[in-house]
Amino acid sequence: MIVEYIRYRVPDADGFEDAYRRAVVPLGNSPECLTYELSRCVDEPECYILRIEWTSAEGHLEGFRKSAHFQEFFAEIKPFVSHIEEMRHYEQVITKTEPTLFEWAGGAEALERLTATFYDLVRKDDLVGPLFAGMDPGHPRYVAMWLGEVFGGPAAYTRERGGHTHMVSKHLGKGITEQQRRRWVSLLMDAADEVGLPSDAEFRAAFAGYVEWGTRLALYFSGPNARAPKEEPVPRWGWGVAPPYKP
Ligand code: HEM
Repeated sequence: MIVEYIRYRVPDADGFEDAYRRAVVPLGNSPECLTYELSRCVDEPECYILRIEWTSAEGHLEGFRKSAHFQEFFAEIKPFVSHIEEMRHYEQVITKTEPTLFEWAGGAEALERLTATFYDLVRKDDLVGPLFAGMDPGHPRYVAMWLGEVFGGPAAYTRERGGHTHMVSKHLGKGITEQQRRRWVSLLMDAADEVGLPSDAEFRAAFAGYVEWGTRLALYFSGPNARAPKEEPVPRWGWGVAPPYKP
C-alpha cells in the first residue's frame, strides 16, 4: 500500500468541492484505490489536501492512470490541475498499530485447539458429519492455518497448501446446503466457547463476521453455478467493518 498526497492551493474554490464530489465516484470504483479523503485547511481555507491510498505505486500509475476510471476522474478535476502544489507518493513509516485477530485469539496454538475441538463435533454431527466422512486427518490443522492467515498471522496456508485457489477448490461440487452451513457455523461457535477463545464483543463480532462471510462463499463454491475460483491472495480479515460488495 502506498499513500499519495495532492496539495492544492485554490484561490477561487468555487466548484472545486463539487467537482471532487463527482470525481471520487470513478476514483472509488477503481480497484487500485483503497480509500481516499479530501480535507480543507482550517487555517488557510484555500488549501486542500487529497489523500489517496493505492494498492501500490504501480497500481496507481499502470492500473488507474491507464484506465477509463482515470479519464472520468480527470475530466472533472482538470480545471484545478494548475493549482496543484505537490503530488507525490509516500510510504508509511509509523502508524497506530492494533493487535491482529490472530494475536488476539491466542495465535496458532489457540486456533489449532479450536479446529481440533470443532472437527470432533463435526464428525459426530448427523447433518454435516457425512460431508466429512473421507476427511484428510490433517484437515483440522489446515483449517487452523487458513484461519491464522486470514486473521493476520503467518502465510502458512499459502506456503504449505497452495493458498486461496486450493482452499476454494476443496469445496467445489460438495453441494453444501444452507442448513449444513448454519450447523457448521453453530458448531464452530460452540467450539470457540469450549476452548475459551476471547469472548469480548469486538473479537467475537469480527470472528463471526468472517465465519458468516466465509461459509456463504463455501456454500456458493460448492454449488452448481460456481465459477472457477480466481487466483487471488488469501483474504485478510481485521477488526473493522467489511466494505460494500463490489460485483
Ligand atoms: C469460513 C468458512 C470455511 C472455512 C474457513 C473453510 C476452510 C476449509 C479449508 C482450508 C479446506 C481445505 C483444507 C486443505 O487444505 O486440505 C476446506 C475443505 C473442506 N471444507 Fe471448508 N471451510 C469453510 C466452510 C465450509 C462449510 C460451511 C462446509 C460444509 C458445511 C465445508 C466443508 C468442507 C469440506 C467437506 C472440505 C473437504 C475436506 C476433506 O475432504 O479433506 N467448509 N475447508
